[in-house]
Amino acid sequence: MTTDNGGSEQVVVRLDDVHKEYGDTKALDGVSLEIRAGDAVAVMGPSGCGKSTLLNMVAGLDRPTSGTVRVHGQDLGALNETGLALFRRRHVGMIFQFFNLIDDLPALDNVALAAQLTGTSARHARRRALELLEELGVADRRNVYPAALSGGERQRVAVARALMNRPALLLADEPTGALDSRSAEQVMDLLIDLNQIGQTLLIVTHDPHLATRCAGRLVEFADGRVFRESALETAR
Ligand SMILES: Nc1ncnc2c1ncn2[C@@H]1O[C@H](COP(=O)(O)OP(=O)(O)OP(=O)(O)O)[C@@H](O)[C@H]1O
Repeated sequence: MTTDNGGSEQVVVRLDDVHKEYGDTKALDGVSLEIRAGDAVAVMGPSGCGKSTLLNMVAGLDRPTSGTVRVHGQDLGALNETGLALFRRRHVGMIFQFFNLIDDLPALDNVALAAQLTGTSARHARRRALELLEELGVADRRNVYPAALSGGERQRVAVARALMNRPALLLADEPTGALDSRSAEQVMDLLIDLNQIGQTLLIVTHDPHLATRCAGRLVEFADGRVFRESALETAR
């Protein structure tokens, strides 16, 4: 597997004084944060403190009320909706608690589609998808539809899809939240392996075990703000 993170000092994510308001609710209230290439950062905090809002800003799925979000050197505020969608497809991979695979497509096509949407030919996309499924240990499930995959297999397919375009950043929103403990440990092993070969990770979770296993840095949120940052003694 290869990653596309450039030099180790490269800043992959930079938020400057980001605010996000939904009516009277301050979901983000002045967040500044920097993530460098190769970092593995866990974001934790109580329900409603702004974690998903942060992830949506970094993914370019939503825009701040004020402040700037730069990802992989690009000011996301300078992009229109089409530009944002293209940027996201090329440079950001995402995995979710409930996988978000397309039910009507077998595993291989779910993965290949991510590259086809950026203009890669179907033949090349399918070849890379198969390589990734092999590396993630689920190539034998390539023709199976998501409904017939186990939770752990679904998340592996989702990771393969997220990695298709060699993203500068892999975002994970409760990636083990819907898995049994054995599958959860396997997905954590996978995230650790990816980070060890240079993949930058931003993980939102309620699970301290996931944070301490997979991340080198913990960012704790409260009321839309970063209230503490600390280095983690990873239990790898
Ligand atoms: N689209 C929206 N419209 C209105 N309010 C929203 C919207 N999205 C989030 N909020 C509010 O913003 C605040 C932060 O929500 P957010 O989902 O980011 O929290 P969270 O930390 O991810 O919570 P959880 O851990 O429960 O997922 C909450 O008060 C939430 O109700």
